[in-house]
Amino acid sequence: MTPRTETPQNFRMYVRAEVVVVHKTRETFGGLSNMAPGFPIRINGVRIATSEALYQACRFPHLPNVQREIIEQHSPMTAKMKSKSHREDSREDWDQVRTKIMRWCLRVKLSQNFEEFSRLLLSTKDRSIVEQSSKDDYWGAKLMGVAHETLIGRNILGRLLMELREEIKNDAVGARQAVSPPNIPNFLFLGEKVVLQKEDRDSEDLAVRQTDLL
Ligand SMILES: Nc1c(N[C@@H]2O[C@H](COP(=O)(O)O)[C@@H](O)[C@H]2O)[nH]c(=O)[nH]c1=O
Repeated sequence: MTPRTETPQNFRMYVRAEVVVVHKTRETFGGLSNMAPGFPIRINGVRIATSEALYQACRFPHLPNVQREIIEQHSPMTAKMKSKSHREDSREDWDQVRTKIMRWCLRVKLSQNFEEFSRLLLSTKDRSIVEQSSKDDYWGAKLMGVAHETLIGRNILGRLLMELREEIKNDAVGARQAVSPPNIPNFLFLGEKVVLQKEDRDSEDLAVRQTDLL
C-alpha cells in the first residue's frame, strides 16, 4: 500500500500522485464515489439510484416520508440536498452510527453490483484510495501544499473502500453474499425492518438475458 503519514486526530496525509483519487464520477475511479450512477441498490424491494441516497435516507429511520423524498430523487446531489434540509432531525445517535451505516451501504452496493464494483475496487491494486473533497475531511481528504500535492483528512470513505477491497481479495464468495443490516437500534427503512434478500443486479441481468434466449 502507498506509504502515508499519521498526523494528529487520526488524520492521514497522502501524496496525491501516489494514490487512487476519487473525485469526479466521470473519472476513472469515479464509480467508487457514492455519487456514481450505475450502481443501483434494492432495499426491501425498493430501488434506490445511488449509495448516497441510501446513506442519506438512513439518517431518518423515524421519518419514512423524509426517507421516501430522499430516495425518490433521481440525482444523488439532490438526494443529499433534500436530506440536508432535514439534517437537524437526523437520528440522535447519527454521529456514533454513521460509519457503521456507511460500511453497510458500501457492502450492499458491492453485493448487488458485484461484477462491476469488485472489478473497479480490485483495479486499484494495493494503492491507497482517497476521496478528494474541498470541504469534508471526515469522509475524504482536502488538497494541501503549495502545488496541491498532498491530501489530508480522516478519509473514512477511502478507508472503508480499502477494507472492502481486502474482503474481496480474501473471500470473494463471501463479499458477494447478501448483507445483513447493521447491528444498530431502530434501523428502519420506510417504516419496516430491513430484510435484505439477495438481489444481485448482475444475476438478474443474466436471468433476463437467458430468458431472452429461450
Ligand atoms: N462526493 C461528494 C460528497 N461527499 C459524500 O457525501 C457523503 C457524506 O455526507 P454527509 O455525511 O451528510 O456530509 C459521503 O457519501 C461522501 O462521500 N459531498 C458532496 O457534496 N459532493 C460530492 O461530490
